[in-house]
Amino acid sequence: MTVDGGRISRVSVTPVAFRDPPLLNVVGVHQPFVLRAIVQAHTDSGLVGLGETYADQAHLDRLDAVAAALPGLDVFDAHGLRRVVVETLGRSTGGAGASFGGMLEVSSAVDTVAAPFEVALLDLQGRTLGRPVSDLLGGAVRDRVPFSAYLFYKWAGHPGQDEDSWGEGVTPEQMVAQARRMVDEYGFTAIKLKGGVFEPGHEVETVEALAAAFPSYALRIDPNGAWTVDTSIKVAHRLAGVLEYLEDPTPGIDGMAQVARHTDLPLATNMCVIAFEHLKPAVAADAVQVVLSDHHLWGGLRRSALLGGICETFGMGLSMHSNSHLGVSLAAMTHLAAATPNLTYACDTHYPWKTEEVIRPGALEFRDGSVAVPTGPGLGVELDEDALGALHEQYERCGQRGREDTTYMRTVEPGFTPNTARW
Ligand SMILES: O=C([O-])C(=O)C[C@H](O)[C@@H](O)C(=O)[O-]
Ligand SMILES: [Mg+2]
Repeated sequence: MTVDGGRISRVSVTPVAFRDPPLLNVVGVHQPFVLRAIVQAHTDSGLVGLGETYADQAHLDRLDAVAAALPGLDVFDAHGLRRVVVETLGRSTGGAGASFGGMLEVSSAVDTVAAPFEVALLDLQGRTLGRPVSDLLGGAVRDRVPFSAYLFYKWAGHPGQDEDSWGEGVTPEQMVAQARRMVDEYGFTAIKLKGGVFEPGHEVETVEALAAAFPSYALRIDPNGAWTVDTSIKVAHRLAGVLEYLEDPTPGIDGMAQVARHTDLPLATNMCVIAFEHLKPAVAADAVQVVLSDHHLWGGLRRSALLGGICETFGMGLSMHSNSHLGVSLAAMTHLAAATPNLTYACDTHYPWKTEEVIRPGALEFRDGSVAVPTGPGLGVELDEDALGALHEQYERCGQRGREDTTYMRTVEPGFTPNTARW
Protein backbone atom coordinates (compact mmCIF):
# COMPACT_ATOMS: atom_id res chain seq x y z
CA MET A 1 0.00 0.00 0.00
CA THR A 2 1.41 3.44 -0.82
CA VAL A 3 0.50 6.48 1.22
CA ASP A 4 -0.57 9.56 -0.71
CA GLY A 5 0.56 12.65 1.19
CA GLY A 6 -1.14 14.91 -1.30
CA ARG A 7 0.19 17.93 -3.11
CA ILE A 8 0.83 21.48 -2.03
CA SER A 9 -2.19 23.62 -2.82
CA ARG A 10 -1.17 26.93 -1.24
CA VAL A 11 1.72 28.34 0.82
CA SER A 12 1.55 31.41 3.02
CA VAL A 13 4.52 33.28 4.47
CA THR A 14 3.53 35.47 7.42
CA PRO A 15 6.06 37.95 8.84
CA VAL A 16 5.78 38.44 12.59
CA ALA A 17 7.58 40.61 15.15
CA PHE A 18 8.15 39.71 18.78
CA ARG A 19 9.72 41.74 21.57
CA ASP A 20 13.41 41.33 22.32
CA PRO A 21 15.61 42.85 25.05
CA PRO A 22 18.64 45.05 24.19
CA LEU A 23 21.18 42.23 23.91
CA LEU A 24 24.71 43.33 22.98
CA ASN A 25 26.99 41.69 20.44
CA VAL A 26 29.95 42.40 18.22
CA VAL A 27 27.94 44.31 15.63
CA GLY A 28 25.75 46.34 17.99
CA VAL A 29 22.58 45.68 19.94
CA HIS A 30 19.31 43.85 19.38
CA GLN A 31 16.44 46.11 18.29
CA PRO A 32 13.15 46.17 20.22
CA PHE A 33 11.66 43.50 17.93
CA VAL A 34 12.87 40.30 16.26
CA LEU A 35 11.42 39.63 12.82
CA ARG A 36 10.55 36.05 11.86
CA ALA A 37 8.48 34.51 9.07
CA ILE A 38 6.08 31.61 9.63
CA VAL A 39 5.52 29.33 6.63
CA GLN A 40 2.24 27.42 6.35
CA ALA A 41 2.14 24.88 3.51
CA HIS A 42 -1.41 23.67 2.81
CA THR A 43 -2.16 20.45 0.93
CA ASP A 44 -5.10 19.46 -1.23
CA SER A 45 -5.88 16.85 1.45
CA GLY A 46 -6.38 19.57 4.09
CA LEU A 47 -3.12 19.27 6.06
CA VAL A 48 -0.90 22.22 7.03
CA GLY A 49 2.89 21.97 7.49
CA LEU A 50 4.87 24.60 9.39
CA GLY A 51 8.27 26.23 8.99
CA GLU A 52 10.02 29.27 10.49
CA THR A 53 12.82 31.50 9.23
CA TYR A 54 14.22 35.04 9.18
CA ALA A 55 12.06 37.88 7.87
CA ASP A 56 14.43 40.54 6.55
CA GLN A 57 12.75 42.15 3.56
CA ALA A 58 15.04 40.72 0.86
CA HIS A 59 14.60 37.25 2.34
CA LEU A 60 10.81 37.70 2.51
CA ASP A 61 10.72 38.64 -1.17
CA ARG A 62 12.54 35.40 -2.03
CA LEU A 63 10.30 33.33 0.24
CA ASP A 64 7.21 34.82 -1.39
CA ALA A 65 8.53 34.04 -4.87
CA VAL A 66 9.18 30.40 -3.93
CA ALA A 67 5.86 30.07 -2.08
CA ALA A 68 4.04 31.12 -5.25
CA ALA A 69 5.86 28.43 -7.26
CA LEU A 70 5.18 25.50 -4.91
CA PRO A 71 1.53 24.55 -5.58
CA GLY A 72 1.40 21.15 -7.26
CA LEU A 73 4.53 19.80 -5.51
CA ASP A 74 4.18 16.31 -3.98
CA VAL A 75 4.81 16.65 -0.23
CA PHE A 76 7.40 13.82 -0.38
CA ASP A 77 9.35 15.49 -3.22
CA ALA A 78 12.19 17.19 -1.31
CA HIS A 79 14.42 17.28 -4.40
CA GLY A 80 11.56 18.88 -6.32
CA LEU A 81 11.42 21.60 -3.66
CA ARG A 82 15.11 22.32 -4.11
CA ARG A 83 14.67 22.49 -7.88
CA VAL A 84 11.84 25.01 -7.46
CA VAL A 85 13.99 27.14 -5.14
CA VAL A 86 17.01 27.10 -7.48
CA GLU A 87 14.88 27.93 -10.52
CA THR A 88 12.90 30.64 -8.75
CA LEU A 89 15.89 32.39 -7.19
CA GLY A 90 17.78 32.16 -10.44
CA ARG A 91 15.00 34.05 -12.11
CA SER A 92 14.13 36.52 -9.36
CA THR A 93 17.48 37.39 -7.79
CA GLY A 94 20.24 35.74 -9.75
CA GLY A 95 20.91 33.54 -6.70
CA ALA A 96 22.68 36.37 -4.89
CA GLY A 97 23.84 35.92 -1.31
CA ALA A 98 22.02 36.88 1.84
CA SER A 99 23.10 38.77 4.93
CA PHE A 100 21.52 38.69 8.36
CA GLY A 101 22.23 41.51 10.77
CA GLY A 102 25.73 42.11 9.47
CA MET A 103 26.82 38.98 11.36
CA LEU A 104 26.27 36.09 8.99
CA GLU A 105 26.90 36.29 5.29
CA VAL A 106 25.84 33.33 3.21
CA SER A 107 27.21 32.89 -0.25
CA SER A 108 24.01 31.48 -1.64
CA ALA A 109 20.43 32.23 -0.70
CA VAL A 110 19.25 28.78 -1.83
CA ASP A 111 19.87 26.98 1.46
CA THR A 112 18.38 29.73 3.61
CA VAL A 113 15.29 30.09 1.44
CA ALA A 114 14.76 26.33 1.02
CA ALA A 115 15.05 25.56 4.76
CA PRO A 116 11.61 26.61 6.10
CA PHE A 117 9.83 24.97 3.18
CA GLU A 118 11.76 21.74 3.72
CA VAL A 119 10.76 21.77 7.39
CA ALA A 120 7.12 22.35 6.35
CA LEU A 121 7.33 19.39 3.94
CA LEU A 122 8.75 17.16 6.69
CA ASP A 123 5.97 18.33 9.02
CA LEU A 124 3.45 17.35 6.33
CA GLN A 125 5.13 13.99 5.71
CA GLY A 126 5.07 13.25 9.44
CA ARG A 127 1.42 14.28 9.73
CA THR A 128 0.57 12.08 6.73
CA LEU A 129 2.35 9.04 8.17
CA GLY A 130 1.41 9.70 11.80
CA ARG A 131 5.10 9.78 12.78
CA PRO A 132 7.28 12.51 14.37
CA VAL A 133 9.79 14.35 12.18
CA SER A 134 12.65 12.76 14.17
CA ASP A 135 11.52 9.38 12.76
CA LEU A 136 11.87 10.76 9.22
CA LEU A 137 15.46 11.72 10.05
CA GLY A 138 16.42 8.22 11.13
CA GLY A 139 14.77 8.10 14.53
CA ALA A 140 15.46 9.83 17.84
CA VAL A 141 18.60 8.57 19.57
CA ARG A 142 17.70 10.60 22.69
CA ASP A 143 14.26 11.46 23.99
CA ARG A 144 15.32 14.81 25.48
CA VAL A 145 17.54 17.43 23.82
CA PRO A 146 19.81 19.49 26.09
CA PHE A 147 20.14 23.24 25.46
CA SER A 148 22.54 25.80 26.91
CA ALA A 149 21.88 29.01 28.84
CA TYR A 150 22.75 31.73 26.33
CA LEU A 151 24.00 34.77 28.28
CA PHE A 152 24.25 38.23 26.75
CA TYR A 153 25.75 41.43 28.04
CA LYS A 154 22.83 43.83 27.89
CA TRP A 155 21.49 47.24 28.65
CA ALA A 156 18.97 47.53 31.47
CA GLY A 157 16.26 48.40 28.97
CA HIS A 158 15.75 49.81 25.49
CA PRO A 159 16.44 53.55 25.30
CA GLY A 160 13.39 55.50 26.43
CA GLN A 161 11.75 52.40 27.92
CA ASP A 162 11.55 50.98 31.46
CA GLU A 163 14.17 48.55 32.69
CA ASP A 164 13.24 44.99 31.64
CA SER A 165 12.96 42.06 34.02
CA TRP A 166 16.58 40.95 33.38
CA GLY A 167 18.07 44.35 34.20
CA GLU A 168 21.57 45.43 33.23
CA GLY A 169 24.14 42.74 32.35
CA VAL A 170 27.62 44.28 32.25
CA THR A 171 29.67 43.29 35.30
CA PRO A 172 30.77 39.71 36.07
CA GLU A 173 28.44 39.77 39.11
CA GLN A 174 25.47 40.81 36.97
CA MET A 175 26.28 38.07 34.46
CA VAL A 176 26.46 35.46 37.20
CA ALA A 177 23.02 36.65 38.35
CA GLN A 178 21.73 36.37 34.77
CA ALA A 179 23.08 32.81 34.57
CA ARG A 180 21.57 31.97 37.97
CA ARG A 181 18.13 33.02 36.80
CA MET A 182 18.40 31.00 33.58
CA VAL A 183 19.66 27.95 35.42
CA ASP A 184 16.96 28.23 38.09
CA GLU A 185 14.15 28.69 35.57
CA TYR A 186 15.28 26.23 32.89
CA GLY A 187 17.69 23.83 34.58
CA PHE A 188 20.50 24.37 32.06
CA THR A 189 23.83 22.67 32.76
CA ALA A 190 25.77 24.32 29.92
CA ILE A 191 26.36 28.10 29.70
CA LYS A 192 27.39 30.16 26.68
CA LEU A 193 28.49 33.77 27.02
CA LYS A 194 28.08 36.03 24.00
CA GLY A 195 31.23 38.12 23.96
CA GLY A 196 32.83 40.57 21.56
CA VAL A 197 31.27 43.46 23.46
CA PHE A 198 33.90 44.54 26.01
CA GLU A 199 37.67 44.29 25.95
CA PRO A 200 38.73 40.64 26.30
CA GLY A 201 40.09 40.94 29.86
CA HIS A 202 36.63 41.88 31.12
CA GLU A 203 34.98 39.02 29.24
CA VAL A 204 37.56 36.52 30.53
CA GLU A 205 36.85 37.72 34.08
CA THR A 206 33.17 37.12 33.42
CA VAL A 207 33.89 33.56 32.30
CA GLU A 208 36.04 33.00 35.39
CA ALA A 209 33.26 34.32 37.63
CA LEU A 210 30.81 31.94 35.91
CA ALA A 211 33.24 29.04 36.36
CA ALA A 212 33.53 29.83 40.07
CA ALA A 213 29.76 30.10 40.50
CA PHE A 214 28.92 27.04 38.37
CA PRO A 215 31.91 24.72 38.86
CA SER A 216 30.58 21.60 37.12
CA TYR A 217 28.98 23.37 34.15
CA ALA A 218 30.09 23.24 30.53
CA LEU A 219 31.15 26.80 29.59
CA ARG A 220 31.70 28.53 26.25
CA ILE A 221 32.41 32.07 25.09
CA ASP A 222 31.67 33.38 21.61
CA PRO A 223 33.10 36.83 20.74
CA ASN A 224 32.05 36.46 17.07
CA GLY A 225 35.55 37.08 15.73
CA ALA A 226 36.24 40.19 17.82
CA TRP A 227 39.80 39.20 18.67
CA THR A 228 43.08 39.12 16.81
CA VAL A 229 44.94 35.82 16.46
CA ASP A 230 47.37 36.81 19.25
CA THR A 231 44.60 37.75 21.66
CA SER A 232 42.71 34.55 20.84
CA ILE A 233 45.78 32.45 21.66
CA LYS A 234 46.29 34.29 24.96
CA VAL A 235 42.63 33.81 25.94
CA ALA A 236 42.75 30.15 24.88
CA HIS A 237 45.73 29.59 27.18
CA ARG A 238 44.09 31.39 30.09
CA LEU A 239 40.77 29.56 29.73
CA ALA A 240 42.19 26.09 28.98
CA GLY A 241 40.53 23.70 31.40
CA VAL A 242 37.70 26.20 31.99
CA LEU A 243 35.89 26.10 28.62
CA GLU A 244 34.49 23.09 26.75
CA TYR A 245 35.08 25.03 23.51
CA LEU A 246 36.04 28.50 22.30
CA GLU A 247 33.66 29.77 19.61
CA ASP A 248 34.82 32.02 16.77
CA PRO A 249 37.52 33.93 18.67
CA THR A 250 38.90 35.40 15.43
CA PRO A 251 37.52 35.76 11.89
CA GLY A 252 38.13 33.44 8.96
CA ILE A 253 39.41 29.92 8.37
CA ASP A 254 43.05 31.10 8.19
CA GLY A 255 42.84 33.01 11.46
CA MET A 256 41.13 30.13 13.25
CA ALA A 257 43.76 27.72 11.91
CA GLN A 258 46.55 29.93 13.30
CA VAL A 259 44.87 29.92 16.72
CA ALA A 260 44.24 26.16 16.57
CA ARG A 261 47.96 25.50 16.08
CA HIS A 262 48.65 27.02 19.53
CA THR A 263 45.95 25.46 21.71
CA ASP A 264 44.34 22.12 22.52
CA LEU A 265 41.10 23.90 23.38
CA PRO A 266 38.57 22.92 20.69
CA LEU A 267 37.64 25.85 18.44
CA ALA A 268 34.02 26.02 17.34
CA THR A 269 32.40 28.06 14.59
CA ASN A 270 29.17 29.25 13.11
CA MET A 271 30.98 32.01 11.20
CA CYS A 272 33.81 30.61 9.09
CA VAL A 273 32.08 27.32 8.20
CA ILE A 274 28.51 28.20 7.28
CA ALA A 275 28.05 26.31 4.03
CA PHE A 276 29.20 22.98 2.56
CA GLU A 277 31.81 24.69 0.40
CA HIS A 278 33.65 25.88 3.57
CA LEU A 279 34.15 22.36 4.94
CA LYS A 280 36.97 21.29 2.63
CA PRO A 281 39.28 24.26 3.35
CA ALA A 282 38.44 24.17 7.08
CA VAL A 283 39.28 20.47 7.33
CA ALA A 284 42.45 20.89 5.26
CA ALA A 285 43.67 23.67 7.58
CA ASP A 286 42.44 21.91 10.77
CA ALA A 287 40.86 25.28 11.58
CA VAL A 288 37.89 24.14 13.66
CA GLN A 289 37.15 21.18 15.88
CA VAL A 290 33.41 21.80 16.39
CA VAL A 291 30.92 23.00 13.77
CA LEU A 292 27.70 24.64 14.90
CA SER A 293 24.97 23.45 12.59
CA ASP A 294 21.88 25.55 11.93
CA HIS A 295 19.12 24.14 9.77
CA HIS A 296 17.91 27.66 8.91
CA LEU A 297 21.22 28.33 7.14
CA TRP A 298 22.27 24.87 5.94
CA GLY A 299 19.20 24.14 3.80
CA GLY A 300 16.92 22.34 6.25
CA LEU A 301 16.93 19.30 8.50
CA ARG A 302 18.14 16.66 6.05
CA ARG A 303 21.09 18.74 4.88
CA SER A 304 21.95 19.48 8.52
CA ALA A 305 21.94 15.73 9.16
CA LEU A 306 24.31 15.43 6.18
CA LEU A 307 26.56 18.04 7.82
CA GLY A 308 26.51 15.87 10.95
CA GLY A 309 27.75 12.89 8.93
CA ILE A 310 30.54 14.94 7.36
CA CYS A 311 31.67 16.19 10.78
CA GLU A 312 31.73 12.61 12.04
CA THR A 313 33.77 11.50 9.01
CA PHE A 314 36.42 14.15 9.62
CA GLY A 315 36.48 13.75 13.40
CA MET A 316 34.92 17.14 14.09
CA GLY A 317 32.44 17.73 16.90
CA LEU A 318 28.94 19.03 16.24
CA SER A 319 26.94 21.61 18.15
CA MET A 320 23.96 23.79 17.18
CA HIS A 321 23.71 27.54 16.62
CA SER A 322 20.62 29.63 17.18
CA ASN A 323 19.30 33.07 16.41
CA SER A 324 16.29 34.68 18.12
CA HIS A 325 13.41 32.32 17.28
CA LEU A 326 9.93 31.07 18.10
CA GLY A 327 8.50 27.63 18.85
CA VAL A 328 8.27 26.29 15.29
CA SER A 329 12.05 26.62 15.03
CA LEU A 330 12.55 25.16 18.51
CA ALA A 331 10.50 22.11 17.49
CA ALA A 332 12.54 21.64 14.30
CA MET A 333 15.84 22.08 16.20
CA THR A 334 14.71 19.55 18.80
CA HIS A 335 13.76 16.87 16.23
CA LEU A 336 17.02 17.39 14.34
CA ALA A 337 19.19 17.24 17.46
CA ALA A 338 17.32 14.15 18.71
CA ALA A 339 17.99 12.33 15.44
CA THR A 340 21.66 13.33 15.07
CA PRO A 341 23.75 10.83 17.08
CA ASN A 342 26.97 12.88 17.10
CA LEU A 343 25.28 16.12 18.20
CA THR A 344 26.61 15.65 21.69
CA TYR A 345 26.90 19.28 22.86
CA ALA A 346 24.00 21.18 24.41
CA CYS A 347 22.39 23.24 21.63
CA ASP A 348 22.20 27.02 21.66
CA THR A 349 18.82 28.66 22.00
CA HIS A 350 17.67 32.27 22.43
CA TYR A 351 14.33 30.95 23.74
CA PRO A 352 14.52 32.32 27.32
CA TRP A 353 14.82 35.88 25.99
CA LYS A 354 11.42 35.96 24.35
CA THR A 355 8.06 36.61 25.94
CA GLU A 356 5.74 36.04 22.97
CA GLU A 357 4.92 32.91 20.96
CA VAL A 358 2.94 31.65 17.95
CA ILE A 359 2.48 27.99 18.92
CA ARG A 360 -0.05 26.62 21.39
CA PRO A 361 1.43 26.03 24.84
CA GLY A 362 2.38 22.63 26.22
CA ALA A 363 4.23 20.97 23.33
CA LEU A 364 7.75 22.16 24.21
CA GLU A 365 8.72 22.50 27.84
CA PHE A 366 12.20 22.97 29.31
CA ARG A 367 13.02 20.67 32.21
CA ASP A 368 16.53 20.04 33.55
CA GLY A 369 17.83 22.21 30.69
CA SER A 370 16.34 19.99 28.02
CA VAL A 371 13.25 19.71 25.85
CA ALA A 372 11.40 16.41 25.39
CA VAL A 373 11.24 15.42 21.72
CA PRO A 374 7.61 15.77 20.61
CA THR A 375 6.14 12.36 19.84
CA GLY A 376 3.04 13.49 17.94
CA PRO A 377 2.86 13.51 14.12
CA GLY A 378 5.17 15.89 12.25
CA LEU A 379 6.82 18.64 14.28
CA GLY A 380 4.27 18.03 17.04
CA VAL A 381 3.37 21.70 17.47
CA GLU A 382 0.21 23.58 16.48
CA LEU A 383 -0.08 27.23 15.49
CA ASP A 384 -2.17 29.56 17.62
CA GLU A 385 -3.81 31.52 14.80
CA ASP A 386 -4.80 34.41 17.10
CA ALA A 387 -1.23 34.75 18.37
CA LEU A 388 0.08 34.60 14.79
CA GLY A 389 -2.35 37.37 13.81
CA ALA A 390 -1.34 39.52 16.80
CA LEU A 391 2.38 39.17 16.10
CA HIS A 392 1.77 39.88 12.42
CA GLU A 393 -0.03 43.12 13.39
CA GLN A 394 2.94 43.90 15.62
CA TYR A 395 5.18 43.40 12.56
CA GLU A 396 3.01 45.82 10.57
CA ARG A 397 3.17 48.41 13.34
CA CYS A 398 6.79 48.11 14.49
CA GLY A 399 8.38 49.70 11.45
CA GLN A 400 11.40 47.35 11.41
CA ARG A 401 11.98 45.59 8.11
CA GLY A 402 15.37 44.01 8.75
CA ARG A 403 17.85 43.18 11.49
CA GLU A 404 19.95 46.30 12.01
CA ASP A 405 22.01 45.84 15.18
CA THR A 406 24.68 48.35 14.11
CA THR A 407 22.24 51.05 13.00
CA TYR A 408 20.30 50.69 16.24
CA MET A 409 23.50 50.94 18.30
CA ARG A 410 24.43 54.15 16.46
CA THR A 411 21.22 55.81 17.63
CA VAL A 412 22.82 55.65 21.10
CA GLU A 413 26.55 55.67 20.25
CA PRO A 414 26.87 57.54 16.94
CA GLY A 415 30.56 56.62 16.47
CA PHE A 416 30.08 52.87 17.03
CA THR A 417 31.92 50.55 14.64
CA PRO A 418 31.47 46.76 14.68
CA ASN A 419 34.19 45.18 16.79
CA THR A 420 35.41 42.38 14.49
CA ALA A 421 39.13 41.57 15.04
CA ARG A 422 39.38 44.78 17.06
CA TRP A 423 41.14 43.54 20.18
O1 LIG B 1 26.54 32.08 17.93
C1 LIG B 1 26.36 33.10 17.27
O2 LIG B 1 27.24 33.55 16.59
C2 LIG B 1 25.05 33.75 17.33
O3 LIG B 1 24.22 33.34 18.08
C3 LIG B 1 24.79 34.91 16.46
C4 LIG B 1 23.64 35.76 16.92
O4 LIG B 1 23.37 36.71 15.93
C5 LIG B 1 23.88 36.43 18.27
O5 LIG B 1 25.12 37.05 18.27
C6 LIG B 1 22.82 37.42 18.60
O6 LIG B 1 21.66 37.03 18.73
O7 LIG B 1 23.16 38.61 18.75
MG1 LIG C 1 28.61 31.85 17.34
